[in-house]
Amino acid sequence: QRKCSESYEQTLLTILVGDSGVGKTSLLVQFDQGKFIPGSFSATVGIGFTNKVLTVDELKVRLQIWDTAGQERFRSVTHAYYRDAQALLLLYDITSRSSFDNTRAWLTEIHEYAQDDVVIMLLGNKSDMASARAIRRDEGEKLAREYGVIFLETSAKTGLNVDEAFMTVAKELVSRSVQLPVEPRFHLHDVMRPENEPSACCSFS
Ligand SMILES: Nc1nc2c(ncn2[C@@H]2O[C@H](COP(=O)(O)OP(=O)(O)OP(=O)(O)O)[C@@H](O)[C@H]2O)c(=O)[nH]1
Repeated sequence: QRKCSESYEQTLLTILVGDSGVGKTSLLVQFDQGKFIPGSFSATVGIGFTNKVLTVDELKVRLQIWDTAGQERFRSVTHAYYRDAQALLLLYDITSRSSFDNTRAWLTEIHEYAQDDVVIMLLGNKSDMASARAIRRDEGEKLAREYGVIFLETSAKTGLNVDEAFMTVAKELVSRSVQLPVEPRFHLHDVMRPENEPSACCSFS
């Protein structure tokens, strides 16, 4: 870590994964812009990212959140990003049994491609759709316990628990990096930094 003018800053790489249509892009738009565009399903092609600065325990951190495509044909692209991720948010749709069942396959992939100490959060999204619910909350909680991951139900539509999900991840990462300083690693943003962004200061683990 290096000291910036007033505070320390870390960049924490986070990836959203899960089946196509579970609401990854919507969750990120709600978190980033505080809005939900109903019925606007256009499947993500490839990958894109958003930066968001959060304050965790008076520490300014930058969450760089990568939104991946859930469709199978983009899977090999997504795998390439797992290695650099410090946190993974795995979404399912509480109205879709298949998206919930598939989370086990996602967790297997995560364990295969991601770092061992990656923070994983399981999110049951679309919790506003109570009448169409197919997965009980306790089923999500049980699965999360089984895999030792953090769990929340969210709604990208109403915003329920959206900020909480990202804050929980940021807090967990900050507390881990305070306790366990890690060697600087190669990060995607080191090579992808936009030209107008100030160099070196404030972008490291
Ligand atoms: N009611 C409700 N609808 C949602 C919610 N989140 C997403 N949706 C809707 O579900 C559809 C799919 O959402 P996306 O955010 O595009 O899904 P995705 O996971 O990014 O899909 P891929 O890009 O194909 O991986 C859209 O029509 C959204 O409006 C939610 O929390 N509640």
